[in-house]
Amino acid sequence: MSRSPSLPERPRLELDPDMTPSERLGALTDHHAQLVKVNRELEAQLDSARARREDLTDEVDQLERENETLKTSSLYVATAEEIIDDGVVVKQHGNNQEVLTELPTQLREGLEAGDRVAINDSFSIQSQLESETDARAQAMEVDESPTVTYDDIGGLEEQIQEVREAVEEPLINAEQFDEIGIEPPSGVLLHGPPGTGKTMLARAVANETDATFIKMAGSELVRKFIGEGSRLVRDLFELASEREPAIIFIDEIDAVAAKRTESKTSGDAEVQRTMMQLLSEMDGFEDRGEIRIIAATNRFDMLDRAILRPGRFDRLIEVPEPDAEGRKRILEIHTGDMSLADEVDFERLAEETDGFSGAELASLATEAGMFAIRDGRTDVRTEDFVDALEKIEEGDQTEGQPVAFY
Ligand SMILES: Nc1ncnc2c1ncn2[C@@H]1O[C@H](COP(=O)(O)OP(=O)(O)OP(=O)(O)O)[C@@H](O)[C@H]1O
Repeated sequence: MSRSPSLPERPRLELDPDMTPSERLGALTDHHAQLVKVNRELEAQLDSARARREDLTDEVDQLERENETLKTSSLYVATAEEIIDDGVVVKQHGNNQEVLTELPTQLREGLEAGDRVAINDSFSIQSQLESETDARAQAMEVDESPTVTYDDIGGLEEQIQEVREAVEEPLINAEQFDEIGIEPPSGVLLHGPPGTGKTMLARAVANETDATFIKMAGSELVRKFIGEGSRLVRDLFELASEREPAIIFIDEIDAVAAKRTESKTSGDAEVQRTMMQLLSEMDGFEDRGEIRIIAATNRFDMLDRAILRPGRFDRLIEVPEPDAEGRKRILEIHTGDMSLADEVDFERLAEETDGFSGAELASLATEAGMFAIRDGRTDVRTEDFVDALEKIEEGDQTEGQPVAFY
């Protein structure tokens, strides 16, 4: 970098009191001439500083443009194969080309062989990518030993019975199916309104069969893991076979298996690929051992019928909103650990909660407990349930409909 030129020395005016007037005039004229000279020098320096500033501004603009181009240009995905001192051998995905490139200082600590990186045209590493196992871990919930039991589920006796036949029996009694010579259902589809216990049913069957529960949400596959859907579906089945006995639970399957629409956007194509992968995993599924598949949806009407063909989700179980008897049972379950005043009448509460789902009844019980706490009591009374009911109905924007209770 060039150094800035030093400033000219400031001229000094030296006047002696013994000077004659003409000597004084001479000294002042000299001083004036020096000042004019210094002023000229300073102006010249200012001009060159201005010119330099213009050059630098142009340079900054140019660098900013280059930076922008670098940021917006596409990068390639590669895997760091081997790390050697300050270098790393990367293998580009797609063409498998291997190159030795420099390991950027900021990645010296964190990068390990096997990690994915983004590289530019000249193979220089631009960033480290989230590892595939992270995406897999994020997309799937794995519960080695779920604790929900059939007794924790209220009002779904028939559905429990059906799930036991379709999922539990083939897992614990496979020989029976062989002996009789029939194929157990391939996949079970639970359909019904939100919060009615579909996930609970799947967890409970995993618990009762000592199976690992592996959950994947269809909606996340298409929203959060765009472009990775079909790979994650493959991983899901692979993981299940590593962990068998296992229950695969695909929640909100409608997100990946909705009827084909007219639009042909790239998003649709991606969803389509994910569904095709799911279908091909299910079609090639027969001899996979102790793995059962359960899916759930709140939008049965939207499903592509292709997933309901024999060999795929061929056992449909409807999980409806609970009736009064079911609501009573669900309330009893969710208040099981609460200290209730004797007056609390579940029969009555069940009548007043027509249209409530299991999830809403669970939050009604919690809310009632909160009202008792707010009131400084240790027992939960009818009035707490009335307050909780009002609060929940207000939340539902059904205000104005008086809560007819006691
Ligand atoms: N039948 C039920 N018996 C007891 N509790 C229930 C029942 N249904 C729902 N619940 C309560 O509601 C919560 C949510 O239920 P769950 O996740 O099983 O519903 P879901 O049908 O899978 O809902 P979604 O379709 O929204 O995923 C449960 O954790 C439980 O507390």
